[in-house]
Amino acid sequence: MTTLQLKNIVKRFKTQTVLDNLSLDVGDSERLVLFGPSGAGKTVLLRLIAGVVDPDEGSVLIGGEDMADVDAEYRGVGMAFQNFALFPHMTAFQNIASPLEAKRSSSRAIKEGVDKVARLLKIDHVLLHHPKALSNGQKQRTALARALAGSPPLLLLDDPLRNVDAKLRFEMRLELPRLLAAQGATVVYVTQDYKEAMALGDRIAVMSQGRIRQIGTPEEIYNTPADMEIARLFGDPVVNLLDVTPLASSGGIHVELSNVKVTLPDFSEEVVGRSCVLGLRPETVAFTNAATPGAIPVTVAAETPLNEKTVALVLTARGREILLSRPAGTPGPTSGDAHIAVNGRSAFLFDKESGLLIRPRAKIMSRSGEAA
Ligand SMILES: Nc1ncnc2c1ncn2[C@@H]1O[C@H](COP(=O)(O)OP(=O)(O)OP(=O)(O)O)[C@@H](O)[C@H]1O
Repeated sequence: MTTLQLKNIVKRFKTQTVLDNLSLDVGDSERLVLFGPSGAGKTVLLRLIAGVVDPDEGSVLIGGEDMADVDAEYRGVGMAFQNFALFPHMTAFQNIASPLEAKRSSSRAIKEGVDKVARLLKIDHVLLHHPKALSNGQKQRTALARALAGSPPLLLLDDPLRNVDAKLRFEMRLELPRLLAAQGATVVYVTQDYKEAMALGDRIAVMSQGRIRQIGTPEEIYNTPADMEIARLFGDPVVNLLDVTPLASSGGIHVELSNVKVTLPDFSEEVVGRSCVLGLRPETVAFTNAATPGAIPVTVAAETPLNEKTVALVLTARGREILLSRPAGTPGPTSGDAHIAVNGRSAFLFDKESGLLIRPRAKIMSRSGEAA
């Protein structure tokens, strides 16, 4: 168990700044997910923590100790990287056993340790194969098993489920958090899959262009995304983003969708007249009947049944597209005219120009001291 601190890290490759004054604290036994698009700098950051590359500026502290003069092999870090880096001349068993061998564990402890982690990762049937006889998904799980086997205090996992097929990936999303929690290690976990990030992270750091754009619990990121792009990255189907200009009336602040007022009770006068974007999560929009106050007339353009939900695409009279999702099996119109209800209390409002979230009043008050 250990803590990790990154202080003002800068990393450049030639003229490109890949990590741009990045700071981060990871608590003891915390699972922190680094989430972001390709090229954001996630892998470089992991390699820098591991000691495989050096920062140009800033420091890495593991367990409170500055790692500037500590080589990779003495950092107490377990790693599973995207390129697997398995020893080709060793079987999967021997690869997974290597950290235990290095610790001079007994052969019985090694066998037990390898079998346990291999069973959990469903590679127990290929332990005698060499890497060239493993599929990419099996290679990746072997690399993950090797990282876990040595029970290192700090685990760095670079997209360990990237090559795993969809079914296994789904199972792993459920099992890995238990496995990692049981290890008690501090974990930095890289993924580009928002569902994996939400399932695995105690907190998620959203990275882009070498910076952390937002850090928070999965719920905070989903319910209070710092900007439109982050709102778009988290959620399936994707958040609806509609250009609006908030107006004031006796009932408070509202926006208009197809000439129907949608009240935004949590916002103040400061948003009136500003070019904004309204963010509506598809699961917060519902079909309703025409008599409901605030019902917005729409035409149902398409409906897609997915596994656990049904997604409908509707068009307003002015041709705005809105996605709705509802649990599979719940009835709803599949075509033709319909009405929808929008809950203004669960809507996001973003500044159109900057893309930044305009924090609702209630949240500003409950988080006094935090930048609004
Ligand atoms: N050794 C290197 N030399 C030069 N540029 C590099 C080197 N390693 C990484 N980069 C550059 O740094 C940037 C960040 O790369 P990095 O691999 O960290 O991204 P990433 O967020 O992990 O992406 P992905 O999810 O696709 O793996 C990229 O533009 C990459 O080209």
